[in-house]
Amino acid sequence: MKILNVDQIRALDQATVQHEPIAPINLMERAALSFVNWFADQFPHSSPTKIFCGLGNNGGDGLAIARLLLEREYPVEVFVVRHAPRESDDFMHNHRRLKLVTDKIRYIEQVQDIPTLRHNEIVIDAILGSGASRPAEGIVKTTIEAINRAPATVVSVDIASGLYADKPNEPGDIIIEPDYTLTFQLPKLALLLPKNGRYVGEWHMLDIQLHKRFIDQAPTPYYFTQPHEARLLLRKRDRFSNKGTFGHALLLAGSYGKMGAAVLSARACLRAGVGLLTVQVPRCGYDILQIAVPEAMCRPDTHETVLTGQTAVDGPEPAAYTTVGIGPGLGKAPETLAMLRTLLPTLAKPIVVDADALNLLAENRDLLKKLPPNSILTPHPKEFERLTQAWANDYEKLDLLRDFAQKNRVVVVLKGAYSAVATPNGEVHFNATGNPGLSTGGTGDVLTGILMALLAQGYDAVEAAVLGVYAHGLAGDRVAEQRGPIGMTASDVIDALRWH
Ligand SMILES: NC(=O)C1=CN([C@@H]2O[C@H](COP(=O)(O)OP(=O)(O)OC[C@H]3O[C@@H](n4cnc5c(N)ncnc54)[C@H](OP(=O)(O)O)[C@@H]3O)[C@@H](O)[C@H]2O)[C@@H](O)CC1
Ligand SMILES: Nc1ncnc2c1ncn2[C@@H]1O[C@H](COP(=O)(O)OP(=O)(O)O)[C@@H](O)[C@H]1O
Ligand SMILES: [K+]
Repeated sequence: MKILNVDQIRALDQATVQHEPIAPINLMERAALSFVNWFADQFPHSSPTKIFCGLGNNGGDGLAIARLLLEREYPVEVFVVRHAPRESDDFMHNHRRLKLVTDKIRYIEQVQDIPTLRHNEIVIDAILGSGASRPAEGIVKTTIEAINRAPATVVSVDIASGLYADKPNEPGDIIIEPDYTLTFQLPKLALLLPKNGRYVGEWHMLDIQLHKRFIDQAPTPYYFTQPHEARLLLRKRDRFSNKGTFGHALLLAGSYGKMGAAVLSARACLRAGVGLLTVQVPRCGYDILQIAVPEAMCRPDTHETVLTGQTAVDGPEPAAYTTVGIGPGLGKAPETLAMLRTLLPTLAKPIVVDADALNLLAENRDLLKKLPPNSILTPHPKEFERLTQAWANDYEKLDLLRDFAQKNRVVVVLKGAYSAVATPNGEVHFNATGNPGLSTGGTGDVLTGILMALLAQGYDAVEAAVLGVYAHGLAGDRVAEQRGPIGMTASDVIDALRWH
């Protein structure tokens, strides 16, 4: 699913009006109805509801929502925040319609006009929508502050008032902090960015049937992976396949005290369908690996505690494997850096690079040029900052991410909530699955194993990253469903992986 910017959303609105065709006021009615259907499922009829409307189309939505909720006998009061010299046409139209069914419309021009809000009340926030273009000031700011202070449940229409949909807010901006955001048709970029978490709450999309062909043709670098899109990438297995069909992966991982990372990656790689797996670990990890992951072959390094790449055991050169994964639990010993220096130029097929291997690349950026094209790098934000530089806001971070992936011809999975997969051609695919239960040591190692397995099975790097991140998050969601997000372990995530 595409993520469009505010100008494109406005044009999409116009295209829908022209091509469906539908009158703008009826499109607003459709938006309001879809909101009310969600609302009625969520909150009982007895819920006292105060709707705050601005003077633009977001306010117009609010007025239409008020009328539809009154029809369903919700106890609704309407407050119009007078923030601009004039109202939008569709606001005025809905204002006239609402006045026919209620005399409970009040106007907020000064502080005394703001009603008291109680904990059992619901606030519908329709003050500003995607048209917010400058910081809230005056009565808008005061009203938003009062709503944020109140113990009421707050539901924002389309987007929290004051939050810009596709550009950064300034640190001191006053923005609604909703419990829920119900956004129309497509996600807005702002909803997916970490710094905006408190200005979004739980969010859902409402399908209001905007013009599909316009969406299909609109250019954008940003996508939000939907479950059916991820599942489409999944390949079926041939009845006559054998273990050779699914590749032979080599995992270079572990150091003294961090063998668990190697074990987790190895187990996840097997659970993600690799044909064969060999793990090269420091000598101290040999027994651990063989006992913990009997399905994998193990090549002990000649070094006792860190990886050097040297081994006394016969076996193919790393370049002969279908793919290589390197990083989990690796440490940053000089011998390990030397191994990277020798190894990387010998590899031609995409590899997976994680954890300390990324930190070594960050400290030796000349090595970035030695990565095989289309390799997958999986930094968390701190690792990504080490690879690039600090950013002033999430939008600058996205620019750095796209730029890095394009310049280095790699796929970058920037991990976190809504992990972002950046591709060498400049696209960013945000992932929809996953939950805060995954914020625990070892879940990143699991992702590395999954991505290796998918590369080994012949998925191209972008497909592997999009599908792998999706399946990893979904496994986390399954665990959270069964036992709640708190106390989830990386091993639980491996056990919950499913590929159907
Ligand atoms: N596209 C769709 O899919 C559909 C969209 N729909 C709905 O339309 C909404 C977008 O409507 P919209 O364009 O009228 O913008 P909205 O946010 O209501 O207000 C703009 C007004 O506020 C003003 N203003 C701006 N910042 C301000 C500030 N800080 N403090 C005070 N004022 C400020 C601004 O002034 P200006 O910047 O022009 O000076 C202008 O007067 C969208 O979110 C959705 O709810 C649905 O109905 C149907 C389908
Ligand atoms: N709040 C969250 N929502 C969704 N996914 C998360 C969240 N926090 C962490 N994750 C996921 O968990 C994994 C953590 O990886 P990482 O930080 O490398 O951990 P580790 O190094 O301990 O293995 C990533 O895949 C990340 O996307
Ligand atoms: K709003």
